[in-house]
Amino acid sequence: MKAEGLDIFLGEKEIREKVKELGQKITEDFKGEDVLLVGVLKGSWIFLADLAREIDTNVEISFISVSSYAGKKTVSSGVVRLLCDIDRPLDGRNVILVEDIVDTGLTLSYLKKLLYVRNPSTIKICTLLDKPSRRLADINPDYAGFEIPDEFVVGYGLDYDGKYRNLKNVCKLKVK
Ligand SMILES: O=P(O)(O)OC[C@H]1O[C@H](OP(=O)(O)OP(=O)(O)O)[C@H](O)[C@@H]1O
Ligand code: HPA
Ligand SMILES: [Mg+2]
Repeated sequence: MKAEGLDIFLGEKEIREKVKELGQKITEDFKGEDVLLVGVLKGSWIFLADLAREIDTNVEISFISVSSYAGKKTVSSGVVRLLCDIDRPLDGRNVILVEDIVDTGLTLSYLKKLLYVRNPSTIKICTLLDKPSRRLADINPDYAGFEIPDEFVVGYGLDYDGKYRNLKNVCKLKVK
């Protein structure tokens, strides 16, 4: 698919190199330990698929599905809805929540509260993109690929109104 009308913000090579770097950091931090990667659907699926293959320790993968930017929205509704829960117990596990983007932080704030009570050994956050200028919740990712300015971006898993997730690059979206 061609990204016509969209400005490329991060190219494929840049993304690939950063994902590799994040995978290496996680490998160093959890060497010899088991890790449960929990992808936050839908936005994280492409990043998670690439990241998992850059981690060289025992990895299990699960998903949780939440939504707060439904429809033609570039601002959070402020209400995070749980659409589908994780299919694994978390007690005693090293959990890494994998996100495409941390924007207001409301999604991760909701998820951390939801998952802490399940007694994981650790919960870390790994995000490809971090937009700290929009933060409303006190969330600091443990692993962050790129800090980005206050722009709505799409591609590599990120959508606007359900579209553009399949772009190979991350692009800035101009919304009229
Ligand atoms: O930090 P926040 O302001 O909460 O925004 C980040 C969240 O918003 C997007 O998900 P969305 O609700 O659009 O669902 P999706 O992943 O299915 O696109 C994105 O994938 C993150 O999960
Ligand atoms: O910039 C963004 N793009 C796509 N989805 C998002 N969800 C929060 N911020 C964004
Ligand atoms: Mg979205």
